[in-house]
Amino acid sequence: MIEIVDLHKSFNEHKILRGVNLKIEDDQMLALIGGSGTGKSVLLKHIIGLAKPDKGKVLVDNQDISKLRRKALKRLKERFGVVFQGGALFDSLTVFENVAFPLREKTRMKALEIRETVFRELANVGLSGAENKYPAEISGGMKKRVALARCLVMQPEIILFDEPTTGLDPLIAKAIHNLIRSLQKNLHFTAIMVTHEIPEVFSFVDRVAMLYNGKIIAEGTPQEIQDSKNPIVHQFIHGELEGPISIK
Ligand SMILES: Nc1ncnc2c1ncn2[C@@H]1O[C@H](COP(=O)(O)OP(=O)(O)OP(=O)(O)O)[C@@H](O)[C@H]1O
Repeated sequence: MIEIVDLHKSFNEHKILRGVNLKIEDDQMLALIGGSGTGKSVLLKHIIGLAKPDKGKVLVDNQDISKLRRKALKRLKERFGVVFQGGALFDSLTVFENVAFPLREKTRMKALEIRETVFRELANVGLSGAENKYPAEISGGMKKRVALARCLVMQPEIILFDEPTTGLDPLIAKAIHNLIRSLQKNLHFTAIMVTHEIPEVFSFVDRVAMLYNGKIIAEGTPQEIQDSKNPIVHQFIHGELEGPISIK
């Protein structure tokens, strides 16, 4: 379980996180929603130990990650996978080489095992046959699948998705969402997904949390969030211009 307790973070006097409290149970998929610039990516960085809180803590299986020594933090980071917005593929490497990259860098797998693992994960994301293509030769949706396969080869227990379907058309985005959800159900990883895909996200996650003004102002099932009486949540998820959220 991941537990975020009273997390505070400022950048140059600018308070971004002002006491975030949030729990994510194992094997669950949580969507983190909230306006642009509210600190969703900053929060993800704290969860994976890439940023240090000014105050508060992140507990992973009851361990305060900011108190871990280097080796223990490294081991913890190996349990995490991250799928970035742009996919962050290496343009000069083929699809195969991109997916094989973390195995070569971080494991002692032999060439044959790497080959089998890469082929298996590419098949899992529906990309068999694309091994020799370069990122420039494949579509945006395929790039996201490659990024997903590259994350899955390391068999992470927890995967953080930072806007995994940004820039995709609605049908491809839906296919990627369905793929992530079915992989999550089969492989049982815990998932935290930062997304602006509202209302689509309500149809496939277990929980939704909304970040606003540095705090989680609502957390619950998609139904509970959709039925929320909180005027800020209501305005945000219905995309209304009038309401308590000021649009700059
Ligand atoms: N390393 C940093 N130094 C200074 N300011 C930062 C740093 N990282 C993030 N910020 C600021 O923190 C704020 C929150 O950024 P963040 O990227 O977390 O927002 P977000 O909610 O993910 O936004 P979006 O939905 O647009 O991706 C922004 O104002 C950003 O400029």
